[in-house]
Amino acid sequence: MVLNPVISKLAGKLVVLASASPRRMEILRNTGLRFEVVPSWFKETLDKEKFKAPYEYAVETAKHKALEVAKRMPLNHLKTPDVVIGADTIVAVDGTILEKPVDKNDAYRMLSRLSGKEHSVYTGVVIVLCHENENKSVDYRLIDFYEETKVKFADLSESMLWEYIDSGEPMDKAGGYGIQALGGMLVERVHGDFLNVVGFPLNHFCKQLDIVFNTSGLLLSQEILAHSETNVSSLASSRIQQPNPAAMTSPDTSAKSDLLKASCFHQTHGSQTSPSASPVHKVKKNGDNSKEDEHTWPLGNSCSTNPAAENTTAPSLSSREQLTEVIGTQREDNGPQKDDLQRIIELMDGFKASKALFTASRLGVFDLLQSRPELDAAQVAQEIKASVKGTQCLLDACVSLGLLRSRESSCQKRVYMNAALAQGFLLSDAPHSLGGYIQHCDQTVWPLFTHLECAVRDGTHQHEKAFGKKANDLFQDTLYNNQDIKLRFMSAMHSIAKVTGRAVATAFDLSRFKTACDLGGCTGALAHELTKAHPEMRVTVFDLPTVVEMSGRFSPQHSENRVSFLAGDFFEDELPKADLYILARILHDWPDEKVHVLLRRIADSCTSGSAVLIAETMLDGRKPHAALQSLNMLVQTEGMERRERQFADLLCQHGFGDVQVVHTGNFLDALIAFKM
Ligand SMILES: C[S@@+](CC[C@H](N)C(=O)[O-])C[C@H]1O[C@@H](n2cnc3c(N)ncnc32)[C@H](O)[C@@H]1O
Repeated sequence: MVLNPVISKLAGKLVVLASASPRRMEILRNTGLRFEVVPSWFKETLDKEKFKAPYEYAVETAKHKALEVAKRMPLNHLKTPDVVIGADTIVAVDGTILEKPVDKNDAYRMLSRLSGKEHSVYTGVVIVLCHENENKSVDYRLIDFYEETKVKFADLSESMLWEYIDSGEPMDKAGGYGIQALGGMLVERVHGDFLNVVGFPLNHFCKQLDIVFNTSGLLLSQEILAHSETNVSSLASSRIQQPNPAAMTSPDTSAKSDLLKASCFHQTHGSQTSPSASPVHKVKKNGDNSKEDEHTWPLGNSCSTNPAAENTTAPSLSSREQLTEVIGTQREDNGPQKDDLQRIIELMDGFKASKALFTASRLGVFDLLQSRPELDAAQVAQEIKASVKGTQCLLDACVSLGLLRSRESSCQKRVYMNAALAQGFLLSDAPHSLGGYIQHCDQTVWPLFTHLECAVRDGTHQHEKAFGKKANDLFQDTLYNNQDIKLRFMSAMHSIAKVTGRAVATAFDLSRFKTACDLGGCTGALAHELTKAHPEMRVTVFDLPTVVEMSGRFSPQHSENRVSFLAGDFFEDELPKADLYILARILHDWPDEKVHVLLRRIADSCTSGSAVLIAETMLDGRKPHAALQSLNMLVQTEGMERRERQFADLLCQHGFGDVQVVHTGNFLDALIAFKM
């Protein structure tokens, strides 16, 4: 259920969060907003000295993050998002900006500076509205704002400081602390929006959405769309005089107008700003040489909710360079176009990036740098038993992909540590570790993809060519006739099911179903998420005997015992009775003939009111990778990814109706259909 009517305005739109921060994800997810996460590749390297106020730096960084993703997605993901959200949180104390500490000493420096004092936490947020115009290039409109919260730290003793630093918590957090966890113990007082300190000013965000979608902001964006581009600045100027409805009706601290906050800051610092209330920026297509272009970028003459930014000088590139960097496709025929060329090169490089990730994971680089951060290439090489030259190349490639970070040490050596992305997904013991799936991709999917051309010509999987084995039954003849390969496959399924399970388990109100059967439920990861989300539900995992006998290795340690396992073949054996049958990534393994066999058997076991819940990557689910996933099924199985319509047709033939689909914003979409 979505409580905030503004959030519901985004339903059905492809909303993207350009941040890997688990805290931001959680804050946004709690609103009921459905979104995809595409972490930005923008490196936080803007020169802080060039900004008059700390929040300008946060807003500018957020803008670069969001635009980088908005620009990359149509190229790399072959989808244009509707809305991209970028955010950057910084801590400022005595006029100095503190970001994330690079090591323990840096964390100590930051925290001891905060001890006993009040500091400000700023989050700059940029919402990019993407609009594909009739020329098939993309217009971007930007809304930016920031929120400030004041935080007072207690006096911290040395032992307390070091105990906190040794907990590891400071390392990926602005200012070196996380208020929502252990770091909360350091804080005496908070003045303003608490969630802003956690990493995302939700209240202010909703108010901005309200302006854009519900009030005069929508009008403005429509006006801008309707006007020729040379009119943008005059429209912007007239908009500046309009009051901001959110600001007028929200006198509290966290919601006070940007105008007020910006003015205060600038008064203190003796700077002049001209306030503005409109949230909409119009960014123009490249190749348009109209004069207004020159001074509307980045924030200058456009209508910004961050008025101080009107005086912001572009920190690293000239206005014209930034326009070229950020906006759409150049249309003149004067040699290779930068964006097109970049797009092709990125596509050609895709396999190199995957293989670098697979190799670093296989060699244990991320686990090593987690237990021993700040090693140089020679030290890593020694630990992973590899050449120094090769290790150096691999580590630098991982840095360029945003998986590792590096810095120059005091003895002028380049040392490496895990980036947040690696900590979230690449450590073997991370709760959302994708290690199992990465190894499966490297060792099974990769060899199969080298025969993609044959697969496309013949329309069949490529196990025989890749592994020299005939595969009449994908599972029994290839994946399960070797113990190591079987465990690798199970671990791959387990890692994806753990990452996606909660979104699938909570996509629909399943409270009426007391018994469920997860057909092909493998390690039981989804079953456990279902029982966690639905306290009255019992789930039977039904899978082949060879899988069930190994499932114990994957069971969570402290689980209630509402998950049981039953060995059998869903094409041959009697299916257990249940109110709800789950098919998670099952139907994509099989051609329509076999899907009909399975659905007929399920229908025979159902009574009226029973249902089938399907979790798959649906081709029309706005999943950027869905089409590639379909190629994946082509080279690996007899099946394919399908569209919602195809699922509905297949189900209808077996007496299922009232089909509902939820695009979870996660790797898998969910569909439920009821036995009529
Ligand atoms: C692609 S995996 C999906 C696993 C799990 N549902 C998930 O989403 O992670 C397919 C599963 O179907 C199981 N399976 C394949 N053929 C089966 C059969 N004939 N009877 C029962 N289970 C089968 C496999 O063992 C495997 O666990």
